[in-house]
Amino acid sequence: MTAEISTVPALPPVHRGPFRPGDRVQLTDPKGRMHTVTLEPGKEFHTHRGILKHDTLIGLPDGSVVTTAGGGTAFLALRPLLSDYVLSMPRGAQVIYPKDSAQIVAMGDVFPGAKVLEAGAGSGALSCSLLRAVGTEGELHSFELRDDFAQIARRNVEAFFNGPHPAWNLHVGDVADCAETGFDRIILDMLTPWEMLDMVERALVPGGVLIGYVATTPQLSELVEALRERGGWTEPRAWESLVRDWHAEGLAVRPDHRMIAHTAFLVSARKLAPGVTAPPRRRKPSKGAEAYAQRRDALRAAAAARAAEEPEQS
Ligand SMILES: C[S@@+](CC[C@H](N)C(=O)[O-])C[C@H]1O[C@@H](n2cnc3c(N)ncnc32)[C@H](O)[C@@H]1O
Repeated sequence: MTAEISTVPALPPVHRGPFRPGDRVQLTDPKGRMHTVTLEPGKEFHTHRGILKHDTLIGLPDGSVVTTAGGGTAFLALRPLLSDYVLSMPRGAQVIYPKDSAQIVAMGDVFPGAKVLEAGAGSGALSCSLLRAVGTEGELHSFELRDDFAQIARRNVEAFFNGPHPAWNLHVGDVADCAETGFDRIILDMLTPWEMLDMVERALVPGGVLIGYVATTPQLSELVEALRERGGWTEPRAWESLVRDWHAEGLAVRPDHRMIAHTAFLVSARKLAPGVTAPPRRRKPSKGAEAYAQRRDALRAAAAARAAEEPEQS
């Protein structure tokens, strides 16, 4: 059983124009420290560098510089970008980083008006990117097993869009029970996406794209092999994205010393038309793949034999 908890129609999301009450504004001090405030008439932002009245910001264009009363310190005021927002918003589950959301939207070809399924919603980070991509004409169904995480996701998404998004349907429950069909794209960010393939095959349209987001190589391998074993899918693609910032100051132009080295791997495949089960393979399976399949089958058989021998737990 699943429960739908957010389908309220809403005003179109607004992320432009002069600052309005209810907007989130990122204030950056001269040392580069950031503070985020939600504008409320009559309210004040207090720092040891002085006081800033929210009314001073309301009506100003995005990208203004404001000075505190008393301290005389200048703050740069900007609306947070989605990539700033997801990294600073409250979290339940670990979020999908912006570099990976960008890959999912681009390589998953999530288009305006698309009908998309995602699980789990977690903290709602990917939901924000998917809603941006499908727009108000699209449909995003986000499933989350845990009610507490679903509530965090709802709060985060609604805070980002300044209210409920008309394309969003948040369901508390197991995505395996999803009864909706006709999805153009399905994105699974969960421990065992290969266990959802019966539902995915029912719910995805022919030609539709499945993307799995998995943190470890055994998960990557399990998903790729499960798709191959079932047939009815294009040859799965597996990849990761590494983003390295650069320090550029005068002649000191070099990669930054630090980067986020690993987040997760992406696996994608497209569903074939009904009855098409064996797509032409690009290449013969390698000896390594055969050895892997034999080892996996042996491990599964051993696990099944152990389970059969174990006494029933009361
Ligand atoms: C890593 S988090 C997802 C983070 C999310 N993509 C984001 O960007 O904020 C994985 C979530 O999947 C949920 N989950 C795991 N199995 C699920 C299932 N079968 N159905 C729905 N949600 C599931 C977990 O409760 C967890 O919150």
